[in-house]
Amino acid sequence: MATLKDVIGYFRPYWKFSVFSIAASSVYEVIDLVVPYAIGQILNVLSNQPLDKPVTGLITYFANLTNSPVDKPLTLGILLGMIFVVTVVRAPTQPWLTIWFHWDIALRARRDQSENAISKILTLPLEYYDENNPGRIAGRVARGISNHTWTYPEIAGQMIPKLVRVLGIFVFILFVEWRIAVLYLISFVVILGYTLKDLRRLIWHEERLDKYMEDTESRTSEIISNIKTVKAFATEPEELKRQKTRLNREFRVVDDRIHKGYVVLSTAQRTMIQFCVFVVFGMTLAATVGGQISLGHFLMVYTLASMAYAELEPISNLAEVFARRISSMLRFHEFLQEPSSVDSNGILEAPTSNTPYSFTGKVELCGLSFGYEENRRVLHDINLLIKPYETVALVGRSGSGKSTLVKLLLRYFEPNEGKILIDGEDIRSLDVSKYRRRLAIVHQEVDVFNGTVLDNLRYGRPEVTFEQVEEASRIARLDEVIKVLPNGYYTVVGERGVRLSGGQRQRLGIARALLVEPDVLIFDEATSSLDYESERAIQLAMRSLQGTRTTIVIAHRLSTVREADKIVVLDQGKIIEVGSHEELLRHGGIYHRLHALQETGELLT
Ligand SMILES: Nc1ncnc2c1ncn2[C@@H]1O[C@H](COP(=O)(O)OP(=O)(O)OP(=O)(O)O)[C@@H](O)[C@H]1O
Repeated sequence: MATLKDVIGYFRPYWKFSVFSIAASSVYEVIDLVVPYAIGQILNVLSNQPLDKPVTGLITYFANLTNSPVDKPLTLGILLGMIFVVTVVRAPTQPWLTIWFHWDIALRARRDQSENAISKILTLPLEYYDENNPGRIAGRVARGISNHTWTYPEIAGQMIPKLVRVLGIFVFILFVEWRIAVLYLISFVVILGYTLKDLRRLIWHEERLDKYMEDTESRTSEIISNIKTVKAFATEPEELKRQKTRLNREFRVVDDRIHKGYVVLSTAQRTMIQFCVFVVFGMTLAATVGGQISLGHFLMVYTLASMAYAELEPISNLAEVFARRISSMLRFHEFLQEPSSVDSNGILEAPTSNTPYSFTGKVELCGLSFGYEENRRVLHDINLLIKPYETVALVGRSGSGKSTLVKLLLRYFEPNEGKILIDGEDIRSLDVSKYRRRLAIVHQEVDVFNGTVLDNLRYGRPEVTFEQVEEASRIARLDEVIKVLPNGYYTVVGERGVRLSGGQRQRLGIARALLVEPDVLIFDEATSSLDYESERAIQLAMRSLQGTRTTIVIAHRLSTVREADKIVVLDQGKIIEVGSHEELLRHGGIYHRLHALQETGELLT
């Protein structure tokens, strides 16, 4: 659970500048009060009433210093001088010592926290992305960061200094007429107390709204990414209806609860404030008529009290804005507090290129058991030896655990029991980044980043030469694709570029994987969504790689794995058959049945 401490901690690296700029802003707010005070004293001079002791002392000091008599022109000159200093002289310094610092801190913190958010995105475990879609994550991060950025200058530059100003006014009035000061203080505590109590209730609704908004954003993001399915099933009306229901639910909370709540709060505040201003006016007038305070003090107290009550509304407005934003700020911190994956230690540090790992590609799975959930194992006691340069195929029914096995090999998850050895070393004892750099995987869906084909090919190893790129493209049969692209290797693909077909992306994925020269190359259903021609091209690419490195192929189409050195058949998380294509056919087990089904469409029992 994130707390207010986390929100404040967001700005911790800049606390010294923060204290300085808040103090500077507060001083500016307080010295402003000199103006009504000096005007009050000028009124006393003009109406021949006595001046306050500190002012008389100051005038006598200046008279002695300049050898001049204590008279009206000198007194007025000094009072005018005071007003000049706190208005005209302060003007050019104020923005630099306050606004500049407040925004500088907010913007620096935004940069740092955006970096933290990106680091978190890069280190979160894969299952987090199974549960939270990009829209939800992006919305939470963007709202959290922008709300922190906007809130800091308001709180540090306005709210705190304004509260100090209110305190300063209290001290000023206390010197003149303590009863008015006490009334002023009590009314402040009452009004602010009422505001804060009401805000607690509104924050609760704000939190609810924030969750509703995340749900809506999450679905919108899903609609965008699954737009083809939406269109194909013609479910636009249902999607619109569902989102409308969600938007109406948001609207009810924001309009009925939150917005109305703020208007009710504002009504109560205004009424209380105006009532208090009126009472202070009456009391000050009575004190002046009764001769307890001078005409100048009457003017000063009334002006100061009006200034103070005028501050109450902006202060509570700022508190309201803070209340509106706090829940998204807390949710941002909750995101940052999400546990990173077990293997993320040091994963963000640049690899030490002088000592990269190098393996022969011998992989041993020893007594491996694993379950995503505590009490449901999806792999049971897997024992398998993959020799260097061997091509091993993993086949089996859907859900039999093939991809899970590969996820364990890539160290996305830790096994519950057993271990994986590479060249005899437990992969858990290796540096995870350096280890993963020796593996490469080609998924069914190859991710393409916005950029040129060349950028995408060099993604895993930017330093490869153009000749190496061409060689890898030739092996992956990508060169045929490059020839027909408008700008060859420099064709922009991805977000705003040319769309690549599934088969073309596969070839790009294979070439990209080859360019990192992995010791273990994995194909995770790389051909299952392809047409015959593309599949054939990729099979040829795979064949030309056979024997050059350890290769693990997951495939549903058995035609892809026929030539593998070893075929491993998984069923319900267990290895049930191992052998070459011919051996397994002779064995007459599950592989034989699957093969018959694919070749002839005949379901053997
Ligand atoms: N992230 C996950 N969280 C929980 N269970 C999962 C997760 N991923 C897979 N599973 C479960 O683990 C089991 C094995 O899944 P896995 O994806 O390894 O099978 P597979 O043989 O690769 O299947 P397919 O051929 O359909 O891709 C399945 O029962 C699946 O429901």
